[in-house]
Amino acid sequence: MLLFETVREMGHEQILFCHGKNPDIRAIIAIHDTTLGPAMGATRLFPYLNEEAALKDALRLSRGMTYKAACANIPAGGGKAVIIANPENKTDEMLRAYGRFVNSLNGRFITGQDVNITPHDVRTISQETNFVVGVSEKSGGPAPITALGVFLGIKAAVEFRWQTQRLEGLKVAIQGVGNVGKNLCRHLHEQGMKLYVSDVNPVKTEELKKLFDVTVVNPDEIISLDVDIFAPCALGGILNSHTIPFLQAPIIAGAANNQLGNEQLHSQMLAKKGILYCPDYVINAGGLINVYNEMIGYDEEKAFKQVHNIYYTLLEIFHIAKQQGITTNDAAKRLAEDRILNTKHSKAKEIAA
Ligand SMILES: NC(=O)C1=CN([C@@H]2O[C@H](COP(=O)(O)OP(=O)(O)OC[C@H]3O[C@@H](n4cnc5c(N)ncnc54)[C@H](O)[C@@H]3O)[C@@H](O)[C@H]2O)C=CC1
Ligand SMILES: O=C(O)C(=O)Cc1c[nH]c2ccccc12
Repeated sequence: MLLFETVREMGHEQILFCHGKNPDIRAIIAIHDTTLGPAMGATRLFPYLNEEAALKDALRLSRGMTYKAACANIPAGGGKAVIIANPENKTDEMLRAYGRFVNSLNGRFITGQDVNITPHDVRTISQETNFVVGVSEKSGGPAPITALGVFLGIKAAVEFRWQTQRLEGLKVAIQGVGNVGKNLCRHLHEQGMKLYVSDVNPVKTEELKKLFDVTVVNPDEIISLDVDIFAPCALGGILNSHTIPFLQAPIIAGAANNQLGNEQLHSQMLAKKGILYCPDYVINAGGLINVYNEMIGYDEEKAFKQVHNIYYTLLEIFHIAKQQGITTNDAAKRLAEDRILNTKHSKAKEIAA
């Protein structure tokens, strides 16, 4: 991988490689763009196959955060961090060492919990830095409100696709029923939708069966089910050249970051199949909205109102894509890049004045 070539191509401002021997820690903090404000993005701990995979994840996730903030009208930039480790080997010492790296950026990067990072872990990190958000009891953590945003996205997609607001009886396949997926199931169950769920961790699906009437599906089969909506709520890259041919769902609306293996190629493939794709960084912005409001002083009514904008933003994106004959992913990208460019121009005028 040509490092600077890749960074230039994706438009990142800064990559911080964090290494420590005692405790052993390898982490990457990627700051994509801070035009709109300080880089915000949660931290993921994952046993990546190699350092290149970790770097690619950090680069794509952090760029996604830039577009996420722009589409959600949040004055924040895009950042993300990955800790290369097996969850079983996670220690408080490792997390505190990571917190010191975050602190060294002096507020340029503000983080919190993503995959394999718990609220306890964030509180451990916060012993070394104030630049973490998303654990206060007041905001309740990001996952439930992320799930609300995804639910609102499903409503928007159904309305656009079938000109109805009636969800009862529609079939939804949810891949991954962790923090976000299980909260999403609650919203969908309340609407009388039929739920098909999968998780590589059977404990999660067993827990869900005690709460809702769900059909548990083998993880290898969930994506090809004949349902109305496929909701990827696990890890990224699930929409690719191998999986898209098996998709039967006419709507894709899920929380996972980086759902598209290759943004251009696979968004085109979905469009050619007539599948309505909800761009992931638009539909899953509820978590960012929630933690941003926590950072500036949590006002639940204001946060919920902003999350409800996800419904309207997606409808706008669907209409732009239809009118201009472009993919929904390109429509979202244009919306975000226009907002970022406008801010760059405004800042330039202020400096020139
Ligand atoms: N937590 C939040 O507020 C936000 C989360 N996201 C994204 O949403 C996704 C889910 O996030 P969380 O629910 O917080 O994570 P989580 O780790 O709580 O849940 C993910 C679930 O997916 C399962 N899983 C992993 N690979 C799978 C596979 N191949 N098939 C089926 N299940 C699989 C895991 O066992 C786990 O139960 C992630 O991609 C995350 O980056 C995006 C925005 C905000
Ligand atoms: O939407 C994402 O992928 C996020 O990282 C949202 C999020 C969850 N917790 C946080 C803490 C600080 C900045 C963003 C987040």
